[in-house]
Amino acid sequence: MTQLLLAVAKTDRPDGLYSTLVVDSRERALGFVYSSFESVKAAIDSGTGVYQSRERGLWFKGASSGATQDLLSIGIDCDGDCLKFQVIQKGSGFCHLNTPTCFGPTEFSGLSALESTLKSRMENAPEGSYTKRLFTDSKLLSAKILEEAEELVDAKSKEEVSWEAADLFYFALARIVKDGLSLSDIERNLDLKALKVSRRTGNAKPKYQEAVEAKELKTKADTTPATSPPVDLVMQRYSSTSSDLDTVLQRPAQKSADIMKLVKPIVESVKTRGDAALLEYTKMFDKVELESCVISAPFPEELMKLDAKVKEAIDLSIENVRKFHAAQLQSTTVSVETAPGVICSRFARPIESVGLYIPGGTAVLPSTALMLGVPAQVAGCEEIVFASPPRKDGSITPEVVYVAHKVGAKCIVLAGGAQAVAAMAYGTESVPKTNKIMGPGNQFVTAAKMYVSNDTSAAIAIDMPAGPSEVLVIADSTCNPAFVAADLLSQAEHGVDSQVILIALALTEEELLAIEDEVKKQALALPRVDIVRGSIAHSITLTVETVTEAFELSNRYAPEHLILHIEKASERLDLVKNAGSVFVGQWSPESCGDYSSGTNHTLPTYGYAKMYSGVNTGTYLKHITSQELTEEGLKNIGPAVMSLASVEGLDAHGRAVGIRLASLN
Ligand SMILES: NC(=O)c1ccc[n+]([C@@H]2O[C@H](COP(=O)([O-])OP(=O)(O)OC[C@H]3O[C@@H](n4cnc5c(N)ncnc54)[C@H](O)[C@@H]3O)[C@@H](O)[C@H]2O)c1
Ligand SMILES: N[C@H](CO)Cc1c[nH]c[nH+]1
Ligand SMILES: [Zn+2]
Repeated sequence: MTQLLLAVAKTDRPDGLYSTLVVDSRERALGFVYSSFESVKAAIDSGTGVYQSRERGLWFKGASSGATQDLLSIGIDCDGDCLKFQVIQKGSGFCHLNTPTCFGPTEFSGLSALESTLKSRMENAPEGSYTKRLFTDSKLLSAKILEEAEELVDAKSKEEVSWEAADLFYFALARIVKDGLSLSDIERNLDLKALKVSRRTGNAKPKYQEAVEAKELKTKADTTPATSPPVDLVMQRYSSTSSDLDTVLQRPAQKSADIMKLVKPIVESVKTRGDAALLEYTKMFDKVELESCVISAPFPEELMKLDAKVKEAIDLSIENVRKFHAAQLQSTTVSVETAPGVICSRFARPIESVGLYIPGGTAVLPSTALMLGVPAQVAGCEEIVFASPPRKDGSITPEVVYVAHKVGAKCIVLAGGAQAVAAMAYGTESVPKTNKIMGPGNQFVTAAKMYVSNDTSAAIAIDMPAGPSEVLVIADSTCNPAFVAADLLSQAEHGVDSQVILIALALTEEELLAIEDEVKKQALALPRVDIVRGSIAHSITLTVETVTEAFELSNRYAPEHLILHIEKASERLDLVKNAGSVFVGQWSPESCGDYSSGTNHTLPTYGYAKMYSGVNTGTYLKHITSQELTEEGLKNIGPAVMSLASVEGLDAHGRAVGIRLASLN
């Protein structure tokens, strides 16, 4: 690792040492030192700050003073001539003069200074002092946070805003310190949030929205009432003639390069450290401490105790999915005599080992287990491996175990996210290495699938990028507004990054309002209304006048699901060029495809329906070609082969034919 790191580092110093900047977890400069190959290696091995002193040799920082450092990361600058150690500094500080930094005696200022004051008060504040009360009386602290937040909202001048914001920061930081957190934790959280969906408008909860509206009404009695419709749970309307349609039709953006940066170390760590890393990430992200990360078949009965009705529903769904996927199995060999005596064939063989990812973040999806497991069994894959995040008590949902049992899975990996994908791509001590990974997931899962499929050392294939759920509904005046709204909401409830689109085909204002009212009414009755709020905030309605326009827009967006609430819907199928799966007419809700009708629900999102199919039986097969030539066949095509080999200058190719033709003469 040290070699890899220093491969791009350079130094122009005669003693060969590397200039090194030391910063703390908040990127504040602590001091400047030197490093050598040995000191970097010692730092990595010990996980602490170790440098190279020009006078005293290898320098384990704090070994004598007690001001040790925990090493967070080692970086390198753009032109390779400076290393950067990021550390958590302990004790009196970095400098030998007992100050936090080597750049002067001043303490950190601003929020950092406040943080350290509050931390020391938390430990030493005298009994009865105000700060002590703040830390011990949680009602007082909560009331102060609410009070300061309101005062900030009410502030008018710049001075007032800065004064009130400072007060709010003070009490918020007191809460942070009281809960044993630090500013770095908050900043890490901010960084993670910055990676999430960028087009969220982030509507406030109704009670706060209403409070602000009431406040405005009170203070501005003469204000004219708002004329625009309420934004909450209303999809923004655009016309098909809108000039920025490309922007409007964009998915909630994912910063894929940044996500890749987060995913790469997770994957690499599972690749090199196997089960130990897998268990650590499960503890970190899923908050579950497991002893073993795999359950193997035969699965114990007590792990699949199900309600009889649910079992019946799963069995019915499995049978329908099986029927539809069995019909896709091409068992016959394609055989064609391309020229007399030249027979070319193609036959299918199952991929031997498949890894199936079943999401389990915001909702556990046993239906995905059956959508992925049944075609694997139909195709004849020898080894089926399931992976799904464990529940908080360390167990796996019984429905998923039951499906694993029904489809003959070999084992279930109790892990989610990028770490589960890595385990199935490279294999670990207890997870078998598979040949292809299928299944949907969040941005971390999708990025990890893309990452491992690009690593030739993994030798792994993936099905497709199947990310946040989406639906596009085309509705005309024959539609039932309640059905349309229900279909939109069925996908909006998946996650805040889901997107739903309504194409309103020649609807009157009244007809469109009827759908919007239904969306709002039905959404408010849903337990996942807060998630729906998030997705509706970046969902849209597009108004169009003609059927042609409607399908042009739909094909341009290439939705995962397309629902047709229009007259003579089945006759319009010819107009569909790009979509994962189509639901025709008012009696075909998308949720039937999610669970029980027989089609697969693992489908391409992000517009990948333009070039990918959803999961199907073919996803689990590869096709092998073969050929058999007779003497006559060789005589027929041999001269052409020799000519082309000579054009390419590949004489051995030509000779393999020539030598045979000569033997025939
Ligand atoms: N396209 C399809 O066919 C299809 C089908 C079903 C579901 N879906 C989509 O799949 C997605 C499922 O997402 P989910 O989050 O509910 O479950 P998930 O199982 O995909 O992700 C959960 C895992 O993400 C990891 N994770 C969470 N926060 C992390 C972080 N900060 N850093 C690194 N890893 C982290 C954790 O390991 C956790 O186990 C939804 O968006 C849903 O719409 C799509
Ligand atoms: N609609 C999802 C695919 O985008 C699949 C699913 C599972 N459970 C419910 N729905
Ligand atoms: Zn769904």
